Amino acid sequence: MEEDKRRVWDGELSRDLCRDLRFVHDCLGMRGYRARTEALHLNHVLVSERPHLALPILKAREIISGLVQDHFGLQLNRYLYLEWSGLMVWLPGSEIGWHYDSNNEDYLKQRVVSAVAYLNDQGRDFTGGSFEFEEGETRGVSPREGRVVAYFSNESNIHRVRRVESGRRYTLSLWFTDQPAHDEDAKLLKQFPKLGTGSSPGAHPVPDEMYRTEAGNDIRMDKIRALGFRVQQEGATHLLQASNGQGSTWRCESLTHSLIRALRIREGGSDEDEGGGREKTLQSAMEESWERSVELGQLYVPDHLAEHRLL
Ligand SMILES: O=C(O)CCC(=O)C(=O)O
Ligand SMILES: [Fe+2]
Repeated sequence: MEEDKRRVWDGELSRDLCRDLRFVHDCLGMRGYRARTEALHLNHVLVSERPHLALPILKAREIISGLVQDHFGLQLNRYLYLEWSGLMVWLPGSEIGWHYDSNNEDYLKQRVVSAVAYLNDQGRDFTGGSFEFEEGETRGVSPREGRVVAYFSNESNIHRVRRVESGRRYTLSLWFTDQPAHDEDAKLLKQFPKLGTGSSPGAHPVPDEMYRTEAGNDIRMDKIRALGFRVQQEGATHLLQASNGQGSTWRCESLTHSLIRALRIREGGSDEDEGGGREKTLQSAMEESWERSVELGQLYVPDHLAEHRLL
């Protein structure tokens, strides 16, 4: 039955969670591995200056993994491990032709189920960018905030993404595998055993090269400008100011920090005290979550995450 091999859910990811996920991408997103895309692998959030920005990704992963176990894991009578988790933004001109996900390259053979969560709305936030299966009743899926599509990654689900015409199309892509050797959780825990204790953040800096756009600019600088700000470097300090030079100047410790501040000012209409209460709560939630995760051998998400909203 078609329903067995692919499935669409609505309303499983809340609007708030989708908004936080878009914010995480805007803060830390890098140039993508496909033309005219941006990408942010979970791994890169964990090594960033703000590892707690991983919290909404961990939450969304947990929700989607539950749906995938119930629908696909039960059919196969197997546990499905997360194999790869990442945020993606599809810019105008991006598209992907007919393909199936376990067949691009040899290194993708272990993928059993694919899941894509849409984080904003086609028609309102971007145009183009429909998802289509090659055959079947449920052929077209229009991206909509909170909608999740999941399907077997093999040749029974050949699909494509139509060209994005305008705007930014935000997704969270997850792949699942039945092979424990490809378990993403185990790999991340092994790679960052001490995350949150102060030793890991910044310990594996991402090279600037990964922020370079196809036009040769720094993606963070482009975003800061688009938000109506400019940055001047003074020694190790970055000074953030409105582009017209009027109003406050914010002292920031890095380009990424400047971007996060600019985003917060634009989102909330005012500056968020980054060293203040909320930031600390989020950091300790992340540390606690990581400590539990190391004990469990599996990424653990705090229950009361609603109190840990980023925005
Ligand atoms: O973003 C989508 O709708 C699907 C993306 C896709 O097919 C892929 O990444 O393999
Ligand atoms: Fe695909």
